[in-house]
Amino acid sequence: MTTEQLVAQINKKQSFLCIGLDVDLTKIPPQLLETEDPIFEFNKAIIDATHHLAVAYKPNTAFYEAYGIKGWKSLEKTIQYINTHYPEMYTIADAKRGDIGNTSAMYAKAFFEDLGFDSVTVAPYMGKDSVEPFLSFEDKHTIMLALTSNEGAFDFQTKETEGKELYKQVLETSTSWNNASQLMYVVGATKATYFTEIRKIVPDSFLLVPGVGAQGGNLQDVCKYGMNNQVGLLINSSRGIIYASKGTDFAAAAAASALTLQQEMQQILAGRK
Ligand SMILES: O=C(O)c1cc(=O)[nH]c(=O)n1[C@@H]1O[C@H](COP(=O)(O)O)[C@@H](O)[C@H]1O
Repeated sequence: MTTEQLVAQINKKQSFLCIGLDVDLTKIPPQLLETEDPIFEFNKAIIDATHHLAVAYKPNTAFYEAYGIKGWKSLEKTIQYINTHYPEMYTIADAKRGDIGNTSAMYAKAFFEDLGFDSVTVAPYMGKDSVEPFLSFEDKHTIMLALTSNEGAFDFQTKETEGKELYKQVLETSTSWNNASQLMYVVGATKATYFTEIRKIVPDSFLLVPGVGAQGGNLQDVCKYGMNNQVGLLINSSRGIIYASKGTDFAAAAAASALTLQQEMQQILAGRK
């Protein structure tokens, strides 16, 4: 999906919500455990109930890899289900990959060609030649970690080298790479005070913003400092939506939780006009 198509979806749905499909078998309704593929059945119900309220789905691959081949199969079925039934949805493989060039090329092939995701999250620690193989795929985005939502972000990302914080160097340097227009960046919702500085470096890029809901980030603050004239934000919530209820009403509860965020987003978008 192109950036323009994503922006069109945001405007149409009045939503820039991304729902994280981080399925933990200990947290899903027990009756689903009796089905052949509980992860897929859970995702399918959540997707069917929420697709009109969100523009993106982000399965975090850890939650699938943890269940071995069965888990990977559930991931494959989930992305195929989205691409077949809701092709307007933007999809993010949250895999946080990145390695020497020929290995990154294989990661890119796995997520873009084999599975058919629109984007993948990538860690930038290994530099330009570890990220560019992802960027060589047409109409696919590479979402690079910039300033993450966790406490450990302060261990390295905000430390200064040569008078500049590392996350700023990462952002600045990456803008000169081949096909840099295909880059998006992860910035945690818990780091709202940093958005003004980040927007000075990447005014036009989309930012994937996890950390609202369970991690305590604030949607209003993120939008106030992080939004650009194309909206430029995908706000992710995983646990806050998908585990809204552990009962038989889990999909309806997820939809209610997504609706609350979508309505808040709609108000924010209306306030910009
Ligand atoms: O890349 C990510 O999506 C990510 C980056 C980050 O800085 N913080 C962060 O929480 N995430 C992911 O976003 C999701 C957040 O989930 P909840 O806290 O349950 O909404 C998880 O899949 C995390 O792995």
